[in-house]
Amino acid sequence: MNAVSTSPVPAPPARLEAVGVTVRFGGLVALNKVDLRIPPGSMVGLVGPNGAGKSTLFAVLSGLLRPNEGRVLMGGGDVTRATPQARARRGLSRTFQRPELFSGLTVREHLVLGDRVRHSGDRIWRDLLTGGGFRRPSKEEDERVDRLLEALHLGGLQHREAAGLSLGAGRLVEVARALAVEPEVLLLDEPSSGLDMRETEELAATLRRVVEERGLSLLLVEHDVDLVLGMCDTVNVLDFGAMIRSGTPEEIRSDPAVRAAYLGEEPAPRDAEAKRDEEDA
Ligand SMILES: Nc1ncnc2c1ncn2[C@@H]1O[C@H](COP(=O)(O)OP(=O)(O)OP(=O)(O)O)[C@@H](O)[C@H]1O
Repeated sequence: MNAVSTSPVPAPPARLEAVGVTVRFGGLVALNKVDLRIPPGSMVGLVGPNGAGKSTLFAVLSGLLRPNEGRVLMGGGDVTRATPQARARRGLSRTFQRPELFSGLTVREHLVLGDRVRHSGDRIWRDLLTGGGFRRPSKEEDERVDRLLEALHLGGLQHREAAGLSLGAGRLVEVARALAVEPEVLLLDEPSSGLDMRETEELAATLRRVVEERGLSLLLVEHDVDLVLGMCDTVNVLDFGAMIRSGTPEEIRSDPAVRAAYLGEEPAPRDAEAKRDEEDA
């Protein structure tokens, strides 16, 4: 009888991964041997209280900060020493906490620029530097931008200048521009900051739809824990530079330490009772 191999099928490499990342600022350990995986087609959340190390990890993943120890991988390849531009060429895109839009350009023009970063490479800079200005978009560029405007429900604002947009609309434009680069993995830095509840819900619904339609992976770094628990497949919790929990929203929600520390809840009744018994004893 032939032996049947039962070796498990290896998991596909993560789109983006931090392995054993340590960052020190002088004597302060901002990140201590932190691991984080963003698998293909998944929505991953990163939460933690102020000063936990979220922005530092975001900077390490996006290439703005080199870790003292550990590695950053994209699709299994080591990009620890790669610049943000080199990571962008490998499929990484990001948004900023405060939308970084060009005030004189319309919404549509922002998306054309993003599209050109992806499809025209250096040409975009040559046009700007040699006074070529903003070339008329080609038919293909227009079609790709139309699809994106439709996906993010931004068609009604396409001819408005970025300067006059509300914060909520500005954030959507930033997300749309980041998507115009056709990334494999998108890092979102506090996307709900400054938005009201309705705008946050709309943004969450849009992100969910776009992830499903485009099959991209997403990392959401957020103060709004409910938003992260409501939309992500996996949630990672940082505390004082250590990754204390990674799991599904249900696992994170029901973890007593996480609940007590991050969701602002009292310890579970069972724990509270045990504590009272201890005090009585
Ligand atoms: N450039 C720096 N130099 C020195 N210390 C820094 C620097 N950047 C961050 N830190 C420190 O590193 C720790 C982690 O900071 P970080 O900004 O990554 O946390 P965070 O979770 O993003 O916080 P917040 O939610 O308030 O933005 C903090 O103690 C912070 O003061």
